[in-house]
Amino acid sequence: MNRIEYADVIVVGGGSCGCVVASRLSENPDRSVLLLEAGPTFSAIAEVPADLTDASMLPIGPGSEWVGTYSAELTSGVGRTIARGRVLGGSGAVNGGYFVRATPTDFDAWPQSLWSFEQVLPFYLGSETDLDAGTQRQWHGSRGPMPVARTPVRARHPITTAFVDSAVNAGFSMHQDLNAPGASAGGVGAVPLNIRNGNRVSAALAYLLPILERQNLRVQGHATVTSLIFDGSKVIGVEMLVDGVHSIVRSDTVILSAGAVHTPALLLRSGIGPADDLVALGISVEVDSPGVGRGFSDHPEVAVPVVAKNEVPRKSPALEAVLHADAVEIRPYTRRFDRLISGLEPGPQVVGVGLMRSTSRGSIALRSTDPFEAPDVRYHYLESEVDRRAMREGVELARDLLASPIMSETMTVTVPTIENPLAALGTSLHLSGSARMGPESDPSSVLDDHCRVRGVDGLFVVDTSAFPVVPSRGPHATAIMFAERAAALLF
Ligand SMILES: Cc1cc2nc3c(=O)[nH]c(=O)nc-3n(C[C@H](O)[C@H](O)[C@H](O)COP(=O)(O)OP(=O)(O)OC[C@H]3O[C@@H](n4cnc5c(N)ncnc54)[C@H](O)[C@@H]3O)c2cc1C
Repeated sequence: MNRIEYADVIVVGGGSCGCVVASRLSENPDRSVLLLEAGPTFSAIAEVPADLTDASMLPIGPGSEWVGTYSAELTSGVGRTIARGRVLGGSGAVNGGYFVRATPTDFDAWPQSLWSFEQVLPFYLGSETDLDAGTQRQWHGSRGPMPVARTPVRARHPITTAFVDSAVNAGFSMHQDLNAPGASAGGVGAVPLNIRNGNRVSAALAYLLPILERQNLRVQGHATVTSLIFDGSKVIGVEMLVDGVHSIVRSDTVILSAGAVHTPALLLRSGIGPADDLVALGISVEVDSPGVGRGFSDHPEVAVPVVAKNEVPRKSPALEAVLHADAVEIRPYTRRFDRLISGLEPGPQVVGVGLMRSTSRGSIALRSTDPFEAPDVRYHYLESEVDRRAMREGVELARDLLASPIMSETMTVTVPTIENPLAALGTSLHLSGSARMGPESDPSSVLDDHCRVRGVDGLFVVDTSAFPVVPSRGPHATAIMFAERAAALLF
């Protein structure tokens, strides 16, 4: 491949958002777009290996070639190794396939100038083709790249059926469509999935690989962007390592889509971040931006063990239905994690309890200037009493629903006591808000409402780092919507 020295637009990171942005911005044949992805890429849909598309598994286990890992502290004394996608399609290429929208009220925290629910709804619709007949058509797209469907009731895994029956029996309302605004009030419902014929359809498959023949689009794999290059207050390009070789590409427009861990890390390495932290590492300060890496949000999750006496091992999406009750989302996973993720030690089947409006705010900081050393990530989960109470109540509710006699009509389960709740603590892997959009009056906001990095011309962030706060639902559908809307705003 010829070396590229200049592109009109460089997109750093070919994950969920980067694939959408590169696809949309290269629709204009007069604009050259270069997508740089740290992990492997593919040049055709047929090249994507089955373990990336098989939606009954998450290819993130030990030794996976499709992820990068970092060690994180979830709360004081509780460390975990966390995986994120490092491959074309990013985390969306390895995820659970749960593709639900944020609720209308989630957008109250976003800049109302451009990101109210009314303004983003057309971009949710434009990103999807909802394949289910009978759902409320006014809330669904029919021409967008991402397929959305729900597991039909008759095909559900027995644990899904039993859990839904138990929740309805306990008085929760049943929603046919968790993407309809009415569902935001809570209740149990079928999970919208970006899974078609058993295949996980990432943004790489839906947006990027079908348009790779465009002459104005280049995708470079195994290209780790190590730093941004500036001329005064303007970005003029990036430095990268491709297969161990340093090179530079120039551009007047650089869009960071490296994900909510690596985008802030790249900003910090390039001198954009809290000045004291940068100086301590010997990095010269381009912009003193105190919010870079600070104040991110995610969904803590506690795994409630279930002993299913008549477990039915079969291929299913990881989740087919969930219950939203107050601050929590209860997730009856269809299989044990060691059967969803190759290479894990055998463990019990679990029902997850995710805290969807956690007050905890985390931080990402560089350990060194080495671009291959993962940053220090601290979640500060469950530090507030309000979060601990909400989680306790959520776990109690999950246990009550699982112990209900109606569960045993379909599936015989027992619910052992959780001996050590901190051992059961995990994260939903929904990290957002590590380089947030916000008003100029808020010194911790890194971006303006057009995703522009304050203090630098030509530099944008388009990934979940930019979210003001993690939505109270899984973020993947919102990431795709966000990239669609951002691409429309940028040019
Ligand atoms: C295992 C897992 C399961 C999940 N399940 C769900 C789910 O079921 N439903 C849901 O809603 N959400 C889920 N999520 C979250 C969701 O997938 C992510 O929030 C979303 O994909 C993030 O998109 P992004 O574009 O911000 O980042 P990513 O998709 O992570 O993309 C970032 C990309 O940038 C690349 N990159 C990083 N640094 C560099 C660099 N320096 N140079 C070049 N490239 C770089 C990475 O390799 C990666 O491809 C899950 C996440 C994970 C990890």
